[in-house]
Amino acid sequence: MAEQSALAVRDLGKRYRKVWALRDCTLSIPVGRTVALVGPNGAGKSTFMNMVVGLSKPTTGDIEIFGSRMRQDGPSLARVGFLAQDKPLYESFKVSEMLTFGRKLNPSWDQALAEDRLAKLNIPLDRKVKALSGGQRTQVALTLAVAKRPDLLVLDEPLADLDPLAREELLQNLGEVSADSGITVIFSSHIVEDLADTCDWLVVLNRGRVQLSGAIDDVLASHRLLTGPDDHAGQVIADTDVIADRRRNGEAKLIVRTGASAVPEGWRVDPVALEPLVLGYLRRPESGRPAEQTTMSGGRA
Ligand SMILES: Nc1ncnc2c1ncn2[C@@H]1O[C@H](COP(=O)(O)OP(=O)(O)OP(=O)(O)O)[C@@H](O)[C@H]1O
Repeated sequence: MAEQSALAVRDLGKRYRKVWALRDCTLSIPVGRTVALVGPNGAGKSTFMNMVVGLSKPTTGDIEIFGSRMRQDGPSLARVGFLAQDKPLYESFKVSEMLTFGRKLNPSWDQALAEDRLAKLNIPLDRKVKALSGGQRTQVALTLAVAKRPDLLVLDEPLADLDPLAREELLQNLGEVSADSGITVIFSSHIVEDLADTCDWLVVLNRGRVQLSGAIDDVLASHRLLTGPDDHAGQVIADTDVIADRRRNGEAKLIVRTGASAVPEGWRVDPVALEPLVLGYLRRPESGRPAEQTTMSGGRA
């Protein structure tokens, strides 16, 4: 039986005047996944997230949240928590007043969770938002999103303002929140190496299109690193779908899709790590076609 989707989008697109910020985006994310949405600046990550949380209207396509077609005022949106990239908070409010604001807006608000979280982070409730550091603001904004007790939590660049320790703690905390409560978390980041331990699903966006969407284990299992002599690489490239091609001191290192063809004699085969794989895709925006997304994501939306 197919896994239930927390989020399914079909042919989703957004055009700003003549420019498509996102196009032909079709993917499905099963319930309970922790998703890394990666892509370079301007890839369309915020555009995608803003539509998923109902802040921006799609130009094309549609969005389903937990099986319900999304409407701007629909109940499905009540199940979604969002941390926007610019972490909007009221400057003149105290932290406690921001929590009151969250409580009034959200019927499922968990005040104890919010207060505990802020106490652990040493963020005083009586401090004004304008007196918080950038990282503390991120934590307050994230607390507002989490205390809503959403089933789908969407976080746009939550790591950007955090120091390395806070970043690690936040990733660990998100992993625990997702494992304990079974909620689905989607977060965007440029930092691929942080994501492999926390996330189990990968979406790569590039130039407004989806290059990959799938379980990280499946994505890794469907690629290999081939190492062999530089002067024999041409033949491998001709026979295989090559995602990345690095040459050094007479040696070629190629990231290829598995199963495309037999491994040439004398070449070493190793598993591939997530970061070079993602970078390989980002360097080749034409790689990754809908048929391959289908295979990796276990079915189109
Ligand atoms: N309101 C807007 N009006 C016009 N163009 C926009 C608007 N918002 C985004 N864009 C364009 O859409 C494209 C995608 O932008 P988006 O902010 O979604 O990318 P991103 O992947 O989130 O980038 P970053 O990592 O830099 O935050 C960019 O080319 C951007 O310039």
